[in-house]
Amino acid sequence: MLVTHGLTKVYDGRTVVDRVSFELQPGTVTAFLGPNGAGKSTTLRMICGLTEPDHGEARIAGRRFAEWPNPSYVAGVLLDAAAVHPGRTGRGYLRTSALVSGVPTRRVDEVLHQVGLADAAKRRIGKYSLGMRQRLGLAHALLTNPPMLILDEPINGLDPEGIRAIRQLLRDHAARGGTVLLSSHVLSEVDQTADRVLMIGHGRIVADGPLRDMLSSRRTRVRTTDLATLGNALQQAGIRVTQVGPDELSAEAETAKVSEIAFAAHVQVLGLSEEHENLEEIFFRLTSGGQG
Ligand SMILES: Nc1ncnc2c1ncn2[C@@H]1O[C@H](COP(=O)(O)OP(=O)(O)OP(=O)(O)O)[C@@H](O)[C@H]1O
Repeated sequence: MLVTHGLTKVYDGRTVVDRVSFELQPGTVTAFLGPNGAGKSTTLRMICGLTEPDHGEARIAGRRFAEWPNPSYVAGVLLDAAAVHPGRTGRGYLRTSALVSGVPTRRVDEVLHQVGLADAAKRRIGKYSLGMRQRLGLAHALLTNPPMLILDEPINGLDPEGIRAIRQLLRDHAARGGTVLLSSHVLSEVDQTADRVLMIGHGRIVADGPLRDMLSSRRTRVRTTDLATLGNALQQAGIRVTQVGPDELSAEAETAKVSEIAFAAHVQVLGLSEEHENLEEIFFRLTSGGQG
């Protein structure tokens, strides 16, 4: 459905998006995750034909987005929720877009309802909160009922109820065979939404897969009667250790490995447990160091 191949952008001699390649399949929600400045928006803009790549290309259903006769029917796009005229009402804005796209105007009320904005439809956009603008941007992206949604930080500014509703909406879209790509800089935002996470750091894809695979434990907490001997044995096996309590170490290895080394070193183990990295730790492990 969406294929990017070697997408690259250089600004002022600095490569801000570096050979980004991926494919998205219908029926999936993919999160594009990375810290601020990692290159997410630039990548999405290149996919949508708003920024010209220096190298590489993106194709949606076989063509560049801008080459489709009616691009809005191929992908609904939310790139900058703030870029809407504040003097218009939400409904007025969507009605104009519907007319331009040849969508029946009754669809406007459907999408307003879908994103939970029906009650505010007649208010001026200038009076909308950030979360309401996000909802409006999403309603706009949904107008033509396109198979693909490309959304830059759609959850930003939403209250918890809004986050739940939008998550459900995106999941439903994928369940109907749609393809969703959403960016975020907050891992927990996409935790329950995405089938797949593409993590970007310093312009490069640093991880790609289901979030649960990235969460796999790589550390073990071990309590022992002989901290020094076990610490030495682990270090000799090339495993980094940190003392975290009077009789406790944290080792950067799987539980089975730590257990095996303790046994071989004749050290008594009082307790052994997997230590899971939290989301932010994974994020920083993958996006920092050696990329810049
Ligand atoms: N038009 C531009 N001219 C020069 N530099 C730019 C331009 N657009 C983006 N950049 C730079 O490219 C880098 C990547 O920016 P980008 O907006 O793609 O990151 P991002 O991951 O979307 O982050 P954020 O969440 O902060 O928007 C940043 O260092 C940014 O300053």
